[in-house]
Parts: sequence; C-alpha cells; structure tokens
Amino acid sequence: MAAQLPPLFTARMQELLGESYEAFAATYSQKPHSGIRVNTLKVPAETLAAISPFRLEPIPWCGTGFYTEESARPGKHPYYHAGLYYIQEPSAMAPVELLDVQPGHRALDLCAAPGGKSTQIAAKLAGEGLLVSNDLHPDRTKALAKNIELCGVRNAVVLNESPGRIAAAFPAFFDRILVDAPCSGEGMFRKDEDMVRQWNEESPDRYAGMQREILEAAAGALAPGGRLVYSTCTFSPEENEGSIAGFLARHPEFRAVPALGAEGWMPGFPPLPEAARLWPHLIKGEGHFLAVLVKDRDGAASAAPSELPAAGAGAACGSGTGAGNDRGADDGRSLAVRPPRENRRSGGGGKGRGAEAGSRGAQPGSVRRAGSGAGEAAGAADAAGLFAAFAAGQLTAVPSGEFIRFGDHLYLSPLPPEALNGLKTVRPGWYLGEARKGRFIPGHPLATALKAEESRRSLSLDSGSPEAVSYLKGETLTVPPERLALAAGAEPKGYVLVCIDGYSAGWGKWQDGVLKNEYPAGWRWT
Ligand SMILES: C[S@@+](CC[C@H](N)C(=O)[O-])C[C@H]1O[C@@H](n2cnc3c(N)ncnc32)[C@H](O)[C@@H]1O
Repeated sequence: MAAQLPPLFTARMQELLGESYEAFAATYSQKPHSGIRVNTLKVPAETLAAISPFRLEPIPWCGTGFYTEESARPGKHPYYHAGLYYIQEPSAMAPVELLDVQPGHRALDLCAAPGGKSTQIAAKLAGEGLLVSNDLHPDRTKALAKNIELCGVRNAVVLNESPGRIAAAFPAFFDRILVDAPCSGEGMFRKDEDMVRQWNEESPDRYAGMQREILEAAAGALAPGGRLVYSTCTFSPEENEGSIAGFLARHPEFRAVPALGAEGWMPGFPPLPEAARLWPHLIKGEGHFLAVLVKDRDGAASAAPSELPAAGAGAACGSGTGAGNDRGADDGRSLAVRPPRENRRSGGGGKGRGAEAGSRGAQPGSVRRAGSGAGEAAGAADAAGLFAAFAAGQLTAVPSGEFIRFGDHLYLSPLPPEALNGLKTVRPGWYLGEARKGRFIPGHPLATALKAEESRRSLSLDSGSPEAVSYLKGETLTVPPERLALAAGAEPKGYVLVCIDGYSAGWGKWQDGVLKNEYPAGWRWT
C-alpha cells in the first residue's frame, strides 16, 4: 500500500501485539484477499461453484463464501447482474454467520449500507420472516436499496433512521440484530487507503461514543432471548472490548457467548475472551472484531415482546418522543416512500412528480396505507387490483401479503403499513411496479426476485453470449417467438422475464420478433 500508516497507530499496534507485531506489519506489503458470497436466494452455493467462470476457494467461516483470484473480475460478469453473488471482503462475511439467522426470524441490520451483511441475512431468511435494513446516512441507503433489489429480496424494509427511533417504534421486537458499527476502520487500512487518511488519534474515542448510542438502541429493539452480533473492522480496544464491556455493565440482561469461528480466529482481549478477533496475519482476510450477545428470556424490563407496533406508535416517535439519537429526525426534507429512481421511466416525470406531490400532504417521511391519502394517485383504479390482473396474465403464482400503495406505486410489505408510521422509509417492501392509467407496469425489483418458472413468459440468454451483455447494456434484441419459454396458453406478446442461464435479470417486452429492453438505465452494464 502507498499510504503511510499513522505513527501513533503503529505505536498502539506494537503495544497491543508485542512480538506478533512484525508478522502483522508485514501484511501491509501484501495484497488484500477478495471474495464473493453466493446469493442463495437465487442459486445454491454448490451450483454456483460448479458454473463459476472463475476459480473459487471456500472461505472457512462462511459456507456460501469463496475467495476469488486477483485476476477475476466478478463485477464484470452477467452473473453479477443476475444477482447470483455479492462481492464481499472475506472477513466481512463472519458477523452474519454468528448471528444464527433462521427462516422466519425478524432481523434488524442497524448500520446496513451498502448492504453486504443485509443481503447475507436475507439469504439466510430464505424469504421467510422480516429484514429491516437501516442506515443513518441518506445517500448510502440508495446503494443499500439497490443491492437488496439486485439480490431479489422480497421481505426487506429499508429505513433511513436513527437507531433510537427504530427502537422506539419496535420495542423488544427483533429476534436478531446486527450492529456492524461505524468505526475507525483500522482493519481496512490495507484495502482502503482513505481510511488511513481519515484516521486520527481521536478516532477511536469518537467512534466509541457513537457505538454506545447504537448499542443502546439495539438493546431496546431486541426481543427477550434474542441474539445481537456486534462487529467492527477496527483493532482499537476502545471500540471493541471497551464498547462491549461497557454495554454489558449497563445491561445485566445481556451476556456474551463465545464467538466461535474458524482456525486462526483469536479470542478478544480481557475482559472479553468470548469475543473474536480476526487478524490479517493469522487468517486470509482483513481485521475484524466480533462479539455475540444474548438477551435473557425474562430480562427485558419493558418487554411486552414480539407484538407488532400498534398503529400510531411510530407517529408518537415521529413527534419527538423517540428515545436516543435524534440525528436524522424528520426535518421536512425526508421523502416518503418513493419508487426506486432507476425504476422511473425516462419521460416518466409525471410519475415521479406524482409521488412527490403525494408526499407533501403527508407527515414527512411517513408511509401511508394504500389509497388512504387525499393526495393519492389520481384515478379510482385500485393498484392492487391492477397488479392482480397483471399477475394473472404474467405470473404462475400471485404473490400475496400487505400491499402498500404510494401514489401510483405498489409494494408488497412484510409489515403492516402502520408499523412504519413516522419512520423515514426508503422501501416499505418489495417494489412491484406502477399502476398508471388503468395499466400495471412491472418494476425491475419484481423481476429480479422472480424465478424463471414464476413468469408465464421468459427468455434465457447464455451468459457467455454477446446477447447477454447487449441486454444488460439496455439494447433491443431480435428474438424469434420459438425462443420464448411460454406457459400453457400464454401468448408470446407482452412482458418477458429475461434470464441469464435461467436466472432472472430483468424485463423485456416482446412483440413481432423484437424484444424491447426494460433493463433500467441506472443498472446497466457500462
Ligand atoms: C461498517 S459500515 C456498514 C457496512 C454494512 N454493514 C455492510 O456490510 O455493507 C457502517 C455504516 O454505519 C452507518 N452509520 C453511521 N452512524 C450510524 C448511526 N448512528 N446509525 C446507523 N448507521 C450509522 C454508516 O453510514 C455506514 O454505512
């Protein structure tokens, strides 16, 4: 690496590591390791391993994770665009492995952008249960939402909130919480030299303050008997053992359990040997810290656990009664539920304007129940009804659940709409599409989360063919009707689920041998 390590950092590391320091320091002249994690929502890990265009080597602590060679360019393969894997630093795959997420759990990822660990949690949920994925910084939630949609996640809600407000809206609610905390990033110096430049001697103490606040919120949102994983990518004991020891002292209802991993993982420093430290000179990965905390079954003072928040609970929080960190509280700038910008069509400004106009009459940042607001989309057409009609002709099974309509835009949510009242919601669920002028226009995330056999009209492109890249670049394709896979009775004309080697990537619209490209501009292969 070119950047000079801060002398104060190296002095601290020498003190921390003693005679291991030389081996540690030597890693800075070595290349960082790269990896991908298979998105099992789309493909089993064994299948991807068999069809992978580049060599894969298993990562010992993550059954769906693989090291990739330096020469591999996984972001430049059609499989990436079909959401078959997520490019992730190998050590960063460890926290979710320790979270023990099971299908059906309610999981909260409090510091989630850009979504590496959220997409990993979603894969473990396997479409059952709930993922609430949050980040405080609005700009970062865009990448978060996009990655969740790329991976075809159906049961995620994306928020842009302070953890304190989430805890106030969802007291003692979640079975699993991940706090992948903002930190001084010392473990990433080799991979990201910006981290080196941003570091100063106050960094560890500054971040420890933030971590304390986030952990307090997590304590309130975790259900009795629930599990919390705390992770950082830094070495400083203040932000690691210090943050967790302080938390345990304040919260006797929590205990640390061993963070069991793989060969080469080291225990935390006293007083927290249950934690794990991942050192770059002992494993093939960057520096990480991991702690697993369990909340007593009967220890939550306030717990009337696991009921959905009553309607209005969030609104109370929005009016300023929420606990904890108030940064990011409603300030009138926040957007209500919006369709992904990249899913708004060119020339479809009316659609975007409609959504914004709809939000003006609402509490800032609120999500409104389908069809409940006066400023709701013009026209009496019921978006859910239009979707049902579209689905009857297009899909082999019609997804069901809580429909949330905002303006012309329809989502399927894993939560009842009132549960999100007052919370800045980036996505209230799976974006299905837009109901406009009596028609339903399917959204891109609807396509990415479908399996080929769930669409009555599909087309599979060979990942190695120039056609696959043409489609991903947004080009029109010539496709004779016999190439379309049609369910019994389906006509070739209409929306086609375009797949890469059988894995959904987006929509096309077929007519008379021409496949019009519906792959959104912001997602295209460049
Ligand atoms: C280590 S990164 C998260 C990486 C992410 N978990 C992943 O796997 O892709 C920490 C994140 O915390 C967010 N953040 C910072 N302060 C926060 C706070 N008070 N509450 C929630 N998120 C916060 C940052 O915007 C950043 O995206």
